[in-house]
Amino acid sequence: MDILPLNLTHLYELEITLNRNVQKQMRFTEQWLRDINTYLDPQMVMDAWLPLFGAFSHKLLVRLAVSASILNVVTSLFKWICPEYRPIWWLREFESKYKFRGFNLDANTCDTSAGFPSSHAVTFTTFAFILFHWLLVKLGKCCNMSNFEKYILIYGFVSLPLGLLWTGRLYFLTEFLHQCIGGSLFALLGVHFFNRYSALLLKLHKWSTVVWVMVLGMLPAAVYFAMIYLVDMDPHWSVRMAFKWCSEVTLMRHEAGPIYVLFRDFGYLLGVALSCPLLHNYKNNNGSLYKRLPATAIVMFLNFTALRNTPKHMGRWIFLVYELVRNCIHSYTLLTIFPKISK
Ligand SMILES: O=P(O)(O)OC[C@H]1O[C@@H](O)[C@H](O)[C@@H](O)[C@@H]1O
Repeated sequence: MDILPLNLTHLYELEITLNRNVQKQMRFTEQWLRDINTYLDPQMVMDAWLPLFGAFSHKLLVRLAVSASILNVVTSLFKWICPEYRPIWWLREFESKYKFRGFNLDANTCDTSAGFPSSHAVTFTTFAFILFHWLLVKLGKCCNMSNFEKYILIYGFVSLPLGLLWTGRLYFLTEFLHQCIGGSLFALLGVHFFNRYSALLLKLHKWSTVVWVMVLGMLPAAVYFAMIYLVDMDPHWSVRMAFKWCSEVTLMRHEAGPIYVLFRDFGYLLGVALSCPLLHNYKNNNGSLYKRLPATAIVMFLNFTALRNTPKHMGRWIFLVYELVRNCIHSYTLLTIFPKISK
């Protein structure tokens, strides 16, 4: 087998029972779970929910964009460097041994990146935690809440939609439970870390940050060659698994492939880096909601138009560079151009 010698078989054997039970018990909610998976997809969160809610406050927008962009890049890098099975692949690979049959499958089962950590869990936890924290800080001013009460409420509010998202990932056999838990814990740690060092993050210099992002951007290429020439591992293992076991190959999406996702996430992070230092706009942007909402609608419209017109049939490199540039322009527009036009 061409992947890292991680022996997680025992854990998979335990967890697959949970996937099976979720499928049995939640069959009547299948359509809802499918919708939740679609509307809380990382791409949807970054392209729709984040700018939409960010329109209400520039501080919120900056916190969401910075935290999610960094955590998404680290998640995609981890998936690339340490590829792990998804339940559906593992089940199919060892079908003869475990005799698991009769699972419900659909388009969600055709994701082509590796399983750990769940990108859905990382992006949504980051987004929801920062959003509810912001709401409760606003509310706390009038209701006089202690920090403890605030955190209990935030965790309560985040848990419900997050639980449904996890259930959907388990139901469609795209994730084992530890992959969802790992993703959400990682996001929570990341958000607390960024909170603590926000003063430092907001003061980062533009060009040194851009250089760091570019250097980090070379890591996936270095890992690619190291896998081939040093450890005899197949860098496209996860894509091959998906091709082998996806119920309907036409359901596999180019834009969910691991290399595409890396280009997309690095593009977004590059836009954030180009907007540094973020402190000035963060402190002095009091643009009114009447200007921010229509401006957001225009930015979202342009971004979705660009997304819909992604050149998928003009060669791999054009496709990848287009996505890098689209995401870079998107985050740069939100963080740098948007505050200027909505003042
Ligand atoms: O790791 P997960 O949660 O299974 O997500 C896999 C992929 O699913 C796709 O739908 C998303 O657009 C990607 O961003 C994501 O990487």
